[in-house]
Amino acid sequence: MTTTQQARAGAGTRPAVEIIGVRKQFAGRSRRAPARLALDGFDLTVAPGEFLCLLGPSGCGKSTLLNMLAGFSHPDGGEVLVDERPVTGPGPDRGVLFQTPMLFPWLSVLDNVLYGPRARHELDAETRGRAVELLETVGLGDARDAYPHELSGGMRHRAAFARVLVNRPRLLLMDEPFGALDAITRVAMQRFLLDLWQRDRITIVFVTHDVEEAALLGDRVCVMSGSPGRTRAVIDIDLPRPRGIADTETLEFVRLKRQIREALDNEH
Ligand SMILES: Nc1ncnc2c1ncn2[C@@H]1O[C@H](COP(=O)(O)OP(=O)(O)OP(=O)(O)O)[C@@H](O)[C@H]1O
Repeated sequence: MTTTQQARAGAGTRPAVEIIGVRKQFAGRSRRAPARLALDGFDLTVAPGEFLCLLGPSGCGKSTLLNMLAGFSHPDGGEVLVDERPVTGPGPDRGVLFQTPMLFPWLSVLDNVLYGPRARHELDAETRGRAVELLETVGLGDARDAYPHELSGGMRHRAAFARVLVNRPRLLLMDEPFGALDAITRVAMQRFLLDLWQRDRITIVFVTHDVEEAALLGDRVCVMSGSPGRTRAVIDIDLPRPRGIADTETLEFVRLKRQIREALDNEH
């Protein structure tokens, strides 16, 4: 059974994410500037443990969607549900990773990872042990006392991962997390993320501009149409797991990339 089939089999029970008829409008900057309808009638369901990639033209509302799932903003119409509950605000059950890793420059790597539990008054020996273990997992065991400015770009990303994972999130929301990385670090981070997902099966919603990245990582790719954003096509990536960079050279992979590109091109 492929992962997509497994995700669908699980989908009958309880979706991890349900976005139902969502509408989001932003007010214009001035009286004369028109309001902007970012999303209208947007629907999407994500199964528990599924890796869903969101792809679409610039400005189609990908970040707006992620922000609503994170609880940073709210829909003007429709519903955004995580684990069958409406999202009312941010919470440690949802980990958010951006293009720029969010780390406090004045805290060591370990203290950055412990920041969330400490702020919630949940810092105990078990959490500290988990943080140390996570830093080992992300390959930063020797860098736990370093400060963010002493880390490379990839290391900072991995520290930000550990910082999010220490909260044991049920949902990872990733907004073009590797977009600013050089090609080699990007491939290393993709491999790292695939290993992590393969191990923990956290539900992931991953925004990217990159067709190849979407096809390599996702169980499904949701191609969005622009202005206002809607679902244009949802493409199943029925490639076997675990996947690696070598898979990007197969005929099936090339066929899937073409299918995604065609869905994007239909957009223009
Ligand atoms: N805070 C805001 N105030 C006003 N308009 C906004 C705001 N946030 C987003 N928008 C508008 O909503 C639309 C969707 O923006 P969003 O950032 O979600 O798109 P995106 O698909 O993530 O774009 P990109 O791929 O370029 O990052 C755009 O037209 C944008 O200008």
